[in-house]
Amino acid sequence: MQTLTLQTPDDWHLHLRDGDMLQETVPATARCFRRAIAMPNLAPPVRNAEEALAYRDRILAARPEGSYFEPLLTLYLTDHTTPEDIAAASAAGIPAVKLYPAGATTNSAFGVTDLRGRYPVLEALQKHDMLLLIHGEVTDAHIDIFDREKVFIDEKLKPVTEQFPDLKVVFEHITTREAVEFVESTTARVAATITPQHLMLNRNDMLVGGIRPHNYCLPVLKRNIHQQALRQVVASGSPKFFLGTDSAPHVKAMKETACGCAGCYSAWAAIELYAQVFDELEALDKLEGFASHYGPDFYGLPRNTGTITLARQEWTVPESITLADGQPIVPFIAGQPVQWKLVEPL
Ligand SMILES: NC(=O)N[C@@H](CC(=O)O)C(=O)O
Ligand SMILES: [Zn+2]
Ligand SMILES: [Zn+2]
Repeated sequence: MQTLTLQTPDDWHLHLRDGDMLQETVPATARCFRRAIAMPNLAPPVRNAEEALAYRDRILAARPEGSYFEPLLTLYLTDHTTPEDIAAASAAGIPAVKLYPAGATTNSAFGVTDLRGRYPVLEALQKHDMLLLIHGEVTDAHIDIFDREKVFIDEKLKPVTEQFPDLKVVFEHITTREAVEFVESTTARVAATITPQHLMLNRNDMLVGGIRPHNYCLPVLKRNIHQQALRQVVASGSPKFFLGTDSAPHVKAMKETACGCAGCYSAWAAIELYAQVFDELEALDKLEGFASHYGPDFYGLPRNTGTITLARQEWTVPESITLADGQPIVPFIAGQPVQWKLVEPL
């Protein structure tokens, strides 16, 4: 197969950031994704419907000429979120709320410290048919960082899914075999997103031959057996697993430093890298379901009309991208070849 035409895809997990950065991130995603779940971990976070709608307007203002890109907003669940906030968000058409355990990742200081204390809010989500999106890692100091996702499943996720059987939950950016097994074995109300970096890399790619800060993201890359479990499940075509890039830009100075930020900026190459992975797996026929069907089906939204086309054509990811203020960002897979190219964008 030399070209691949896909029904227009969506990105179900994306960091667009805010302010001038939107001029960079919105066009990068709008070139091939019609919709994207815009993560709310701004500083300060998006905490209510009013803030979400204002953020939506700022994103829309950064769309390239003629783009129909549609951001889907989320609220950041805090210890102070109320059922009334959820009712207002539902009325405003906001599809989902994001749970960050406090301290788990970038800008998660406002996150939840006591999940059980939030159960009335989860009750409200279930009632309004909104989704709960989860960064699934425990944050206890004594739990090894490579075990934080696995422990989260047993200690936090299982109890939530048992207590709220009708609540739709997306276990975001999964990284482990245990997460794959949990999602496969539980109810149809639980699905997961998978990033390009967790399909392409394992922890050796971050730590062997020198530390590679641009491959550092959270949840952190795991050992090879976990990478293989993720690859197998996307190749299987299971509708419980769909595309969420977790493209998460940080300027170069924040990545190449003594205490670097977590996140890979993949937006300019994401759909191409997924195509490369599915090609390696001899599962290109499964890419459209993963990228364009299973996400909207799970969210209860219509699938997109229109198409994009990729061709088997090698190109090289730039070493650096310069923001309007002159600051560089080193993109994911910088300077490396990619085997598929977007030839007919949106
Ligand atoms: N994935 C990351 O490593 N970073 C994300 C936050 C997140 O998705 O956890 C970010 O906002 O930078
Ligand atoms: Zn996260
Ligand atoms: Zn993320």
